[in-house]
Amino acid sequence: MFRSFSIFLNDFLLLIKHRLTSLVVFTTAMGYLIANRGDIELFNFIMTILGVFLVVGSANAMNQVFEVKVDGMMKRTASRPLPSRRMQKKTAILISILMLASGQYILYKFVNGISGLLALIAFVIYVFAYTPLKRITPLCTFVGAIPGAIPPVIGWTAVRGQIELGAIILFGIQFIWQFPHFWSIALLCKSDYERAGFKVLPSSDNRITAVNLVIYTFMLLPMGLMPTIAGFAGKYALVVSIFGGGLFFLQTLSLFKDNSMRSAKKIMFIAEIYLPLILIFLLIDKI
Ligand code: HEM
Ligand SMILES: CC(C)=CCC/C(C)=C/CC/C(C)=C/COP(=O)(O)OP(=O)(O)O
Repeated sequence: MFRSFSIFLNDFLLLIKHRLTSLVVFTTAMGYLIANRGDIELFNFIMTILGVFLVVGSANAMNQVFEVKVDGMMKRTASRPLPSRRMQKKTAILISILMLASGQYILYKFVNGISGLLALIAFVIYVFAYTPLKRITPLCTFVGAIPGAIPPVIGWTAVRGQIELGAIILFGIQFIWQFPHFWSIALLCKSDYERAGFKVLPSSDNRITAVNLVIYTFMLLPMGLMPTIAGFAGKYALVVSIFGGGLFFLQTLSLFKDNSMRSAKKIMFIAEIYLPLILIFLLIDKI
């Protein structure tokens, strides 16, 4: 009994992609805290986190419902609960619907309408646009980066009730960050993606992908300065964005030169550090 519960729990966590969901929810929390003025309204904060967690988990579960066959074709995803048949499709659909409905209820009832609406828009774009586009065009990453960058905006609107310049800047940083984050992973799993018929890289030529990476990390440099220019961050975030962004950019240049998986791995690693770090320093600057 306990064993089957722990297997179900583990499968549930895989279904909602708990690690990705955790970072997404973290960016919402940071958006909230960076936008907040004065004392934190704890109940509103917790409801925001819970509501976003539920909607993001739901989106990830529905994404896996639509991708059972292709997930089964990739090494990286073959052991997920649906392709490995440990969970039935209808269970996953039920989990996704319950999470979406409860997340939406919480956001509309306890947070505000705009935050609920943004979460719903992100859900729809991720599940109904990005997911099918992955097999059609490399532009899918651009589409997927929209819902990926909405979570900090939800944090902002939860506390301020409207989309302001700060929210747009956080959206911009997270939007651009996703390209090196994802394309470095996609380079490392290239044969997997090709086997499943996914067209997620800008080109099958690694050199062209590297050029795209150089361009996006270069754009991250001015974007990272925006919070300071807009006046809601100070010198700490500025230093992190210049040094972190610079390192990021130089690493993509290395990838362009050596076309090695070691360089791609380094980009993936820098991406994992860069986003949490810049958000934390934006908050430190505020305090
Ligand atoms: C276009 C948008 C995005 C794409 C295509 C994408 C794709 C991916 C893929 C394929 C992985 C799996 C790597 C693996 O299995 O080792 C991954 C991992 C991850 N992503 Fe993203 N991602 C995107 C946006 C985001 C966003 C917005 C966040 C958070 C703010 C995020 C956070 C993470 C985290 C934390 C992991 C590690 C998860 C783990 O190890 O299980 N990603 N991403
Ligand atoms: C509020 C709300 C719903 C926000 C959406 C947040 C969200 C799910 C962001 C992730 C963006 C994304 C494109 C991930 C990759 O999925 P993938 O299908 O390429 O990953 P996989 O290959 O591991 O399945």
